[in-house]
Amino acid sequence: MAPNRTEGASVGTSGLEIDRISKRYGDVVALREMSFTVDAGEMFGFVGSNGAGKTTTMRIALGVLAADSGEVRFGGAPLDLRLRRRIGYMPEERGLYPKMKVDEQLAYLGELHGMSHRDARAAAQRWTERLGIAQRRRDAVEKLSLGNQQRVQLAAALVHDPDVLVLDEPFSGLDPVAVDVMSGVLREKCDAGVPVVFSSHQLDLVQRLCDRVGIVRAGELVASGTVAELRDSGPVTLIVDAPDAAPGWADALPGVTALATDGTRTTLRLEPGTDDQSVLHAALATGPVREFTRHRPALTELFRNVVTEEPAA
Ligand SMILES: Nc1ncnc2c1ncn2[C@@H]1O[C@H](COP(=O)(O)OP(=O)(O)OP(=O)(O)O)[C@@H](O)[C@H]1O
Repeated sequence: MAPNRTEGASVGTSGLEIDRISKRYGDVVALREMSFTVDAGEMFGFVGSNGAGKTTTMRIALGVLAADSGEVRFGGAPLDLRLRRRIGYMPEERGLYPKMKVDEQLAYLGELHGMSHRDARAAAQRWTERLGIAQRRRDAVEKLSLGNQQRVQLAAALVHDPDVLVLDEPFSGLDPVAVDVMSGVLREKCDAGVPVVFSSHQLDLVQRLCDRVGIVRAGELVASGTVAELRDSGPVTLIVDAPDAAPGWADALPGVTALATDGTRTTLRLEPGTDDQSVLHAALATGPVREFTRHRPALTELFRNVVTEEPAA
């Protein structure tokens, strides 16, 4: 349905390339030739129903799970151990040691990624301050609320100053202030040239934050593009108030479906590519037109359309 410039990842980008990744778990086909790229400085929202394949893709992108076929590249090079260490990853199942103190844990993770003890401690301090958890630094992780544990988890993904960020549902369960803090940090990283990909079921947030979005259904990327491109590719809704028009005045117009009538106002759905000016002419032919409003679908609506379409045979 949508412009899909990510299909068949281009070669040699400075970003992250997921190139025709397939994965099965026994009889379950989790991914079928999944492809997309996340360029340097770009925030990519990865959305799809439960079980669509987002976590599997992200685990393969990080290298903790092997694909059956396909390749993950970063900066044009296939992912190896050295490049893997340059990824900041926030796993869906969260991966913190519950009994370890916040600052010790972050410093330890920094050292695991090759930082000196001193740099790792400084980074732990910096990120706990930036993420609003400085006062909990000396507490064991298990004593923190779930939202604050999630902030620690983001700090864990950032502590080694990664070149790529791959985050599995980083916003789930966060309060609005924490959402703002986290979005601010991700935007800063993007602006510094880091490719950021995150999965989310919060589509309003994805629409607001992401430069590009990929919609996955049953292991395949079925739509991708900027939010504007995706919204332009979906059906447009028109509200037309033509008081003198007879009922059914728009029924014969090609590509137009009347969805509802409220007094003299009619809500029409236009198939992609239908010229709204021909609808305006038809409305004017009936008499005065008091309202003519065009609505593009929100990402939530597009998502519903895309994920409920029949999968390709
Ligand atoms: N370890 C596993 N063994 C068997 N099947 C698995 C395993 N992990 C995932 N799957 C299956 O692979 C498919 C994709 O799952 P995945 O967790 O990647 O989806 P998701 O898009 O992240 O879902 P959610 O939004 O619910 O987190 C699902 O059918 C799931 O049941």
